[in-house]
Amino acid sequence: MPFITLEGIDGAGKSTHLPWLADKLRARGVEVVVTREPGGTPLGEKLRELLLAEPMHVETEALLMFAARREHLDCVILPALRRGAYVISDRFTDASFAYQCGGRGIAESRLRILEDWVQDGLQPDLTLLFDVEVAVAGKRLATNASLDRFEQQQQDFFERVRAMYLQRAGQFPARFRVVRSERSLDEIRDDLEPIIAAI
Ligand SMILES: Nc1ncnc2c1ncn2[C@@H]1O[C@H](COP(=O)(O)OP(=O)(O)O)[C@@H](O)[C@H]1O
Ligand SMILES: Cc1cn([C@H]2C[C@H](O)[C@@H](COP(=O)(O)OP(=O)(O)O)O2)c(=O)[nH]c1=O
Repeated sequence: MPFITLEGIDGAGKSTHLPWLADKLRARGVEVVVTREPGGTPLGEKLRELLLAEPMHVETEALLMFAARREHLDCVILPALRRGAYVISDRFTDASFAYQCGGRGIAESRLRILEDWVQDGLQPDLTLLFDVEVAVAGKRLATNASLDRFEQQQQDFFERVRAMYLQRAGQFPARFRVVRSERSLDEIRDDLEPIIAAI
């Protein structure tokens, strides 16, 4: 069954669209598992707390993202796909390439090793990239009372993250759909409707 991932820089609108998307799919009468990364399992959520708050070496950060992902695949994603459920994950491995390679500067070849190891060939069937200008996303986040270790990064970090996401969308056109996300929620949903109808 389809494995769908939502990606984009912080403030792009992923979490806002996710419940709507899940309801659309549930209306078909199928089981829909909604999950997120880093996290999605009890251990993964503990790793998430560390990743969002604790200063650490950039490679430690990458390794912990993939450790959480290994657990997530084993406990949540693979069992759900095997029993015929749809899985929607708020972020997956494209986020590691965008943030740890694009943002932090780790070589993509390093992450590809982890990707092969942890995923053993599994890729999302559909990746929705909510693409938004960094300044617009920044303004949306500015209303948040507390920002985590990633959200506190400067504009140039998010420009690199965004560029890497767009690069990957160009590299893997079969599974990526880029959704322009500066617009109103209704306009974005109009774009999402046919994409969802096709899966
Ligand atoms: N299209 C939009 N127009 C205006 N505000 C939006 C839009 N999409 C999301 N927001 C707001 O921006 C903030 C960040 O959105 P969120 O969905 O949490 O982003 P993400 O999960 O991608 O980090 C939230 O306050 C949300 O209400
Ligand atoms: C999955 C993943 C997330 N991240 C980062 C991106 C986000 O800033 C942060 C948490 O993601 P997210 O849950 O989208 O944050 P929020 O709900 O606060 O918008 O983790 C990585 O750096 N690498 C990864 O592989």
